Amino acid sequence: MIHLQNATLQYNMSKTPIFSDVTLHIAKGEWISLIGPSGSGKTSLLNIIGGSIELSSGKVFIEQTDIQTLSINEKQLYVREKISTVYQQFRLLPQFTVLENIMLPLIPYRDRKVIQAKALELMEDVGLEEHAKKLPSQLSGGQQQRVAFARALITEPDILLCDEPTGNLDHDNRNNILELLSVVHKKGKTIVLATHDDFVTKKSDRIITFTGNTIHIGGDKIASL
Ligand SMILES: Nc1ncnc2c1ncn2[C@@H]1O[C@H](COP(=O)(O)OP(=O)(O)OP(=O)(O)O)[C@@H](O)[C@H]1O
Repeated sequence: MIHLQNATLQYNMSKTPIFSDVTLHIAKGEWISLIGPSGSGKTSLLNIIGGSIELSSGKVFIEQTDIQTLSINEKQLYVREKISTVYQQFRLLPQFTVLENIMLPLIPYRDRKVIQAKALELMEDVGLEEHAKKLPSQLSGGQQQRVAFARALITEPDILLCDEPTGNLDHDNRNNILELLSVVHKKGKTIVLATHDDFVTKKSDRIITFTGNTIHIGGDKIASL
């Protein structure tokens, strides 16, 4: 599903790469945790898979497509259909209602009634059906993150990227989000999730560990500087 081949990432102003010559495969339906200290490269890897930044060298395949060979427009279209991202800070649009926030990713592309029906269904799935007309600011952090998940799922992505999705939540809300992720996982979606929380990593199939200059996968060292 996701394949990095001889992947090296070095930001322009930096003397050393974030990672170097990494080859890694994430199978369809796997739930992967990315762990490691702050600044070790977890978000960077999510951004590469999501197509928002490019490797310095190497290839990134999503299914059979090397996304770095696509034009900007082709890549946007390809990624939009296959991948959604959930962030630590929720990133809901404050001027829109909860229902509208969930509908937003599909608004330009589908009939509004169809999108609304889908969004209402997702609101039930995440247990927020009573809050459709509220603004995000009227919800708790945990509720806002559930809205963000519903928004991510409305496009029916094959891959869900999560950047510390429970980082701002207390234990109960973290557990709610983990339950949602388990449901998503059981439906066969591929999850790649950056976290600092050991409890969260226990739910995943495999762990990729960033040490700052080395990446380990499932305990086996696969690449180093
Ligand atoms: N666009 C960029 N240009 C230059 N350097 C960057 C850029 N994005 C990230 N970095 C640097 O790359 C390193 C890895 O950052 P990244 O955000 O991937 O780490 P992280 O493991 O996700 O950290 P955290 O756990 O704090 O979110 C950091 O030193 C960061 O400052």
